[in-house]
Formats: sequence, structure tokens, C-alpha cells
Amino acid sequence: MNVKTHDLSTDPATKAVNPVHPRPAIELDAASVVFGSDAKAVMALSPTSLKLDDGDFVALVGPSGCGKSTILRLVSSLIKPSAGLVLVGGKDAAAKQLRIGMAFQNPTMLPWLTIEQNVMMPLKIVSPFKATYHKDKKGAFRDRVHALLSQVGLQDFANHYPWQLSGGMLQRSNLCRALIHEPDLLLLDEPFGALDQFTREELWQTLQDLYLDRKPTVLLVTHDLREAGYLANRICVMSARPGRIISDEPVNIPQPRDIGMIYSAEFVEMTQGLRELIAQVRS
Ligand SMILES: Nc1ncnc2c1ncn2[C@@H]1O[C@H](COP(=O)(O)OP(=O)(O)OP(=O)(O)O)[C@@H](O)[C@H]1O
Repeated sequence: MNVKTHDLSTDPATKAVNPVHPRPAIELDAASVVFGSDAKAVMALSPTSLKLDDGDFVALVGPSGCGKSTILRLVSSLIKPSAGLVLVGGKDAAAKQLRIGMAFQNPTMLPWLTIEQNVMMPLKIVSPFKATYHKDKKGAFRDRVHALLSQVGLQDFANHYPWQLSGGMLQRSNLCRALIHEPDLLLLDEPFGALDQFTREELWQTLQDLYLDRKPTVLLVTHDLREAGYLANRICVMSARPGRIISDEPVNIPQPRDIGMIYSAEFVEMTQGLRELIAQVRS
């Protein structure tokens, strides 16, 4: 990538954000995944190694079916590696060492709950919040939900139901729900894939603000190379299935980034380079 200014991924200030976890926030060491067995075995992920430090924002891009979501499932311990290691916060992913927030392409809000109640849900089920949920849900927790909803422009929709919101507003609520319990680690799987370009760009800015405010470690899976370049401080490109990481490069553009930047010659050249690399590995 040709844009050279300031590499946030190696900035000591960035690394010092959360000194609680001395080991990398995420570490895959030759982790591979095979689904099924014998004749029906599908190799979904070739041995893959990847490290994310606290506060890193890494985008995973690559051809369809190369194993991007499989990496997210490994990190969230929804699946185990067939071989190799997956450590989260220095321990086996299943140990749930870090607090995790997740958001996917189709927000799964519970239709019988208001937006406020949906966003509050992680506080009901995640430690240490769940211990005081019943005491705090009408006070401190409610204030926390309203503050976050205000930050994404949804202050007037706390008492609406999911079906009363547009796709973009639902995705904003989804981000709030992923962040309300102050996760150390945010896993995003094409969170804006179903939205129009204008709404998507608006939400990139919202996500950037939320990220810079809290500095969780973020792993974002996306097909949108501009999304990857605008948001991430590193971009990992995967080969075709069974994928592995074939390029891991910093995005040397200071944050916060202005949305107009995605039309600059430097940025277009960077995304064009990524596009060509993915086109090569697809074929
Ligand atoms: N439960 C499963 N059983 C069998 N094969 C699976 C299973 N889950 C995923 N796969 C296969 O593993 C491969 C990797 O899937 P994965 O969802 O990780 O790809 P991806 O890169 O996220 O794809 P896309 O970009 O299209 O969403 C695919 O070929 C997929 O068909």
C-alpha cells in the first residue's frame, strides 16, 4: 500500500490503551478448520497465523468462501480449530478471557422488545453487569443505553420497536448492542452489507467514532474494500478456499479519517491494489 504517514498499528500510544492483557488480544497459530469427515470433509481454512494487539482494527478481505467468517467463528469459540491454536486474551478462545461484542449483516433484534430493551440485553446476560441488572436497569444501565443511542443519533427511538426502524437505524442499534457492555473485542461480519452506499458511509463514520472513543480490538470481515481501507489500521487479504492470509499490511492514514478521503488518488490506488490481488487469487 502506498499511503505512507503514520502507522497506528505500531504506535506505542495505541498499544498502551489497554495494558490489562499483555499477550496479543487475538492469536491464531497455524489454525486450520475442516468441516465434516472422510469423503464429505471440507477444508474451510488452511493453517493460518494472525495476531491482533489490543486496540488493533483489522479488516479481513478475500474471495467468497475463503474462510473469513470461519476465522470469526474460531475467535468467538463457536467452533474449535481442527489443528493449531486460537488464543484470545492469551488463553484458549473457549476460556472467554475477553468480553466480546458481535454484529452481523442482518441485525437480529428481538421484535417484542423496544430498542432500549434490545440494546440493554447484553447487560442482562454478561458478567459483571448481570449481577446488578435488576437494580440498575431503570437507572445507570438505562442512562448508559440512552447515552449510546444518542451518540448514534437514535435518542428519539429508544421506545420504538425494531419493525418501526429503517435498515440503517437497525444497524445503528445493532452496533450499540454490540458495544453496550464495553467489549474488549468487537467481531463484525459484513455489518453494513445490506445497506445502500450513503447509509453505509454514514455508519462507517459512526463506527469510527465509537471505535476511537472506546478503542476495543476489532476484527471486521467485509467484501467492501473501501470499508476496509476507511476503518481498519491493518488489512489482511486471504487466498481462495481453503484460505490463508497472503497479505497483511498497515493502513498508514491517521485517524479520525474524513469520508472524502475515499475518493483521493492515494486511497483509490490502495483499494485498486487490493482488488487486483483478490482477482488474482480468485482465478
Ligand atoms: N458448517 C459447515 N459445514 C461445511 N462446510 C462449511 C460450514 N461452514 C462453512 N463451510 C464452508 O467453509 C468455507 C468457508 O466458509 P466461510 O463462511 O468462512 O467463508 P467466507 O470467506 O466468510 O465466505 P463469504 O465471503 O461468501 O461470506 C466455505 O466453502 C463454506 O462452504
